[in-house]
Amino acid sequence: MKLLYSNNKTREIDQLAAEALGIDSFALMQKAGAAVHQYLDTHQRLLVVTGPGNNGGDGFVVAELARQQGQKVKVLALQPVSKLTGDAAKAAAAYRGTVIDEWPDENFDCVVDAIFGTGLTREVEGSYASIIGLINNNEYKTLAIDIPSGLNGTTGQIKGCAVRASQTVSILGRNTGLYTLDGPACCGEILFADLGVPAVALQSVVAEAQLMNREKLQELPAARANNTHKGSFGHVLTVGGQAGMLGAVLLAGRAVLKSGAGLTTLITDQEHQALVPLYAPELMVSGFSGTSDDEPLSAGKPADVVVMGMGMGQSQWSKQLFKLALKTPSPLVMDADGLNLLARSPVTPEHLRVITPHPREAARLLDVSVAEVQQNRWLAVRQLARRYHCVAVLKGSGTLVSDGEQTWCCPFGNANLATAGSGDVLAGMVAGIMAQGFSPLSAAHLAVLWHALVGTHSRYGFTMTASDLLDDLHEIIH
Ligand SMILES: NC(=O)C1=CN([C@@H]2O[C@H](COP(=O)(O)OP(=O)(O)OC[C@H]3O[C@@H](n4cnc5c(N)ncnc54)[C@H](OP(=O)(O)O)[C@@H]3O)[C@@H](O)[C@H]2O)[C@@H](O)CC1
Ligand SMILES: [K+]
Repeated sequence: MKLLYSNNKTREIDQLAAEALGIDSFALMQKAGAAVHQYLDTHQRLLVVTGPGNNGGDGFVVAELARQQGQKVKVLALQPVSKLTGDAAKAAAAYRGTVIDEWPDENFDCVVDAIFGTGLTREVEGSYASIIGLINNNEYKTLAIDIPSGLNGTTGQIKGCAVRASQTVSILGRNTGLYTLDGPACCGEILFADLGVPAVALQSVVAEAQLMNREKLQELPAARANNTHKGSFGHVLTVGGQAGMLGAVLLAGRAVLKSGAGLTTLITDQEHQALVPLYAPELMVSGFSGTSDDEPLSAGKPADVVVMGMGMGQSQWSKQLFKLALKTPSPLVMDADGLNLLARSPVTPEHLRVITPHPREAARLLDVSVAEVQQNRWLAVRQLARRYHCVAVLKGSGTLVSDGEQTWCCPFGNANLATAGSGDVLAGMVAGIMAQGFSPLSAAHLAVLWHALVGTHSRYGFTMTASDLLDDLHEIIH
């Protein structure tokens, strides 16, 4: 179980860790530096760039260990050593190598970023920003200590500018900001140093979230009993696709079936009715005229799940369909224009179970700006879940899933997934998995994880389309 913490919580963790190990904060810094140095011992020429606080102190420890092991090392101290205080001053005093104050005109194998960690309090400007620019513009490997400098360790926002590291060694407590928004782009590969502190010593610190883990996919049934039939795996109504927008609802319907549900019926504009079987003969379809006496959602036995909103628009037709969805008793998954209509609806349907907004839709649902959502995605996802009494999936880099209490973060996924229809596939997957009996939280978690892993490992790379994503769903499972 990998827990994620805000900056404030990682400071509590630092204290508890020192107590658990029976050492003081300077000895903890030495342990941290030694753990980071282990990832550097194959590089012969190091430039360690240090800042004004303890992150810089970690850098001096790394530099001294490198020097003792015969590596060629220089420290570029952005804060003069004479101005350092506390543990950072002690670490600098213990370093016996070269300290410089300007970017050197020579080659290195690796630059170590020890400018700022959890103590970043404001935008990075002036000489700090210039040096971060130089770090990012060189072709060397860059290893960031604890947090890439300039990245807010809690929110994952870049404050002015930030180091783009090839690797980041997170120390003691994994920071939430490494995993969402700009975090994944700044961190590169995330390594972890627990410094030998037993997890039990830190259990009193409340984590913000947990990291998803691919093992969870094992919960999806690998095999099915013989005496089952399509009705055993749930029936989903896939609702959306106003006139001329059939693609989104088709993708969602196919995703429902591809994720294992037995049956799905598309409820879409009546002009699409004859087209659906031509594109996907496995989908049943019912046309909706848009009039109030046409009630396709209440025909027959209630569906196991209704997923609504993909390509649905916000026309009179869409509003009529939205009203009907509020009347069905089936658990509801809401996406895209369904969310835009929900944001303006005076009532939240009692049977709403999962919402899957991207940041703009989330902003409408919370009645705040997109920037406010992105400034603290952890808070936003919890607020969405609490306000709408359902599981919220906040999409984007480092997708978050929350039921208002527990929050999960997906460390997988990349820009391959930034393609038209990708969200429609995700919504269909959530519904398809729920229809097979998984709880809304588990279904949302599984769908996000599965979708992200398939997108990341797609053989098509950035040329992947949403249809390719559907075609490859089986590859991650088997
Ligand atoms: N605690 C422990 O036991 C352990 C801690 N460890 C390590 O310590 C790190 C946390 O150290 P930290 O708290 O000293 O903060 P850090 O990020 O080094 O910088 C703070 C300094 O930066 C300054 N500053 C901030 N923003 C700025 C800006 N934009 N532009 C310019 N200046 C800015 C700020 O100034 P101020 O805001 O006070 O004016 C202050 O001087 C942590 O990430 C981990 O690496 C490990 O060794 C394990 C043991
Ligand atoms: K750093």
